[in-house]
Amino acid sequence: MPPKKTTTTGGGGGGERGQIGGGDANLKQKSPAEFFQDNKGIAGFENAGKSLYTTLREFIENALDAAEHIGVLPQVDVLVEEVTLTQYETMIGLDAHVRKDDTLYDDFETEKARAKRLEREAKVEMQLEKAAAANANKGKKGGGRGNANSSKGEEKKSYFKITVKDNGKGMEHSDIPNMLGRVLSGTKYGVRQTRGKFGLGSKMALIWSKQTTGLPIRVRSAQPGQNFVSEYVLDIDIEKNAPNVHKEEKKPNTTKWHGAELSVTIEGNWTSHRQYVLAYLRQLAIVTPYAALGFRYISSHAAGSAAARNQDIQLHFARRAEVMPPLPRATKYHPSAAKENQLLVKDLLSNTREKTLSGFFNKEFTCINREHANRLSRELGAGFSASMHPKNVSDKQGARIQQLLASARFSDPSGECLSPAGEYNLRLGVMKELGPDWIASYASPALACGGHPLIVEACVSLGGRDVKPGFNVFRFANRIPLLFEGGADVATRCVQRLNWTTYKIDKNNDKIGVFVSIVSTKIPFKGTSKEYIGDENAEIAEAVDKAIKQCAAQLRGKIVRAQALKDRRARKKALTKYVPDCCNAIFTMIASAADADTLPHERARNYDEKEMLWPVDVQWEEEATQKARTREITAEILQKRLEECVEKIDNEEALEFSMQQNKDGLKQDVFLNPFSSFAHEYEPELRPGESGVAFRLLKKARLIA
Ligand SMILES: Nc1ncnc2c1ncn2[C@@H]1O[C@H](COP(=O)(O)OP(=O)(O)OP(=O)(O)O)[C@@H](O)[C@H]1O
Repeated sequence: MPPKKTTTTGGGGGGERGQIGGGDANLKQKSPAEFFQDNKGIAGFENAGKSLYTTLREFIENALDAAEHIGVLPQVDVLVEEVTLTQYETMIGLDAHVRKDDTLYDDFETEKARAKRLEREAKVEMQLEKAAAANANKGKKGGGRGNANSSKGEEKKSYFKITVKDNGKGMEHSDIPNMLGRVLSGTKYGVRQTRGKFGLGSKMALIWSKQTTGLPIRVRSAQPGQNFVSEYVLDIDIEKNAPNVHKEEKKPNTTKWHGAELSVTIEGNWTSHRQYVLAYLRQLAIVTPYAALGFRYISSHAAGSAAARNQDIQLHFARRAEVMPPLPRATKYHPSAAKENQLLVKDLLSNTREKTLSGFFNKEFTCINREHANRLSRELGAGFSASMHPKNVSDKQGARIQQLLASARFSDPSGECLSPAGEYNLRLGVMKELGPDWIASYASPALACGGHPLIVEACVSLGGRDVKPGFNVFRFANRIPLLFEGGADVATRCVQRLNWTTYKIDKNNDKIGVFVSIVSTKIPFKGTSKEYIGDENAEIAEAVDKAIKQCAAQLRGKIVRAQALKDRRARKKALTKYVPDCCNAIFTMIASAADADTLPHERARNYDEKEMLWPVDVQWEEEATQKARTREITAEILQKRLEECVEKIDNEEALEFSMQQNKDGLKQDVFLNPFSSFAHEYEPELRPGESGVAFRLLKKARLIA
């Protein structure tokens, strides 16, 4: 059957629009915007509550990306304002009608009804919290998403105006409509670690806003050094997947501000997702301690009323570190990317500026040096040469190159292009947020995952405030906290698989905090809503598993040491307890010998007078008696000596235990934050000694100070 000639029909609307002419009447086309409008759930917009959460998340993550991109310490201010129906009607220009009889309307609520509703919502919220905690515990797939849905049917519609302001790089004036009004457009598609990746998030917020309130997005933006502020009001033409600009202006930038301020009005559900928003912010503060985050929620109650005071929220997560981790850098693909993507080699060959095949291997991929590139060129066999021009590589030859790269062995990438949270930052955040009794951390070396460098960092803590017994898993990807779908995530699965008893940790009763942070130039999220990373990727699962095990092993050492210390203390306490009684008994005996008319040797039956040799016990008794007579031995002296003896035994035991535990002597890891923005290459180490602490810095394996 010959292929059908297809032409796109324009306009039309509804079911007819997008039909392809000449063939089956059911054959239609959809724009990306339409696709995502119909499948909002895959982008995290499945219901009003989740959409409110995702909108905030997308805006905040864009704000952090924008500030970090220009190396500025992020300052992000978030405002969520509840909008009453009347305010909403004013916004959409329906305020001409002044209601005469409020009770006629569907949204009318008496004070009593309102109080009842708030009570009901609070109950639902509590149930949600409980269910979310239980789900995270049991590792059930679905997280809070399903729960959040369950109450939806009963809720009245609520509207919220969300405004997020940052101090980032801003956007080029002419790019703003496309950046925010065309689905699948963005600046983060390259091989670089960023929180955003798909070019979708803020457009989804706009699509949700358009669908639920019909209101456009308002944007203010200025780039560093720009003398004007771009102001836009725009929405999206969903059928065409194109921006629809309502207003465009350039205003003088009198304050030399740079950054962006985005504002949308959407339907949302604060009650069901308040906890998630607050947990998200708290966890964001853990992995981004160098950012200052301000959050304000203003309810629709009359300002100043008691009800408003109860519901309004103002939070400030202060900056705890003045140093940003090294900024992520754009990098090239690892050659193993050819395994995943058959088209990659073809794409790279047609876009390369290199003039030779070996130059192509060397410059378009990481982990291939010149010599390696020449060896690969030779390995390709007949028809190839190191000096051939990449543009002359045929499709068939391209397939051969792809095949070779997919099957050859390459070293792991260095990971220098990545910006992990850092063990120091993770520990700092965990200690600040949870105040655990014990904490251990580990950072994996970089590995190649699907052709992208990837680093896993983990912290495991025991004890702390607000931590429930059992597992408390916290997940981060490219420094984004992941709150939903926890049960299916690789971190949760690894935690469940681990045999914690081996590490002397009671998985049911100990308060275990597990923090896993993964950074990569491409995080293999399941779905575009960036909720979780699947467990089926063996490389990631292995790396996460190893990181958690390393932390657990460190904790095991601490637990064993603490147990030994506890045992020693108990023994010392028991010994010390009997010291006074022992002293009294011994001294009474010595004192009665000292008071006697004869000395012990005179009473001893087997005293050899000629040799003046006494049995040892008599000799001891003789000496003690003499000393008691001259008051060199008193009850107090005896007690002091016995106490010293207990102390000495205790110290010797402690030292022996430490030497057994740690063949290298007594040592303790410490974490130092570098002053500069560059990661230092030194590992500090503390060695407690008899009368102080020795501190040294180790460069790789070599001692430098
Ligand atoms: N606050 C901001 N400051 C500067 N640029 C921004 C800001 N918000 C959005 N942008 C620009 O708009 C683009 C599109 O943003 P959008 O949220 O739609 O997708 P993304 O962040 O690229 O990817 P993802 O969908 O994975 O979040 C971004 O790539 C960025 O260049």
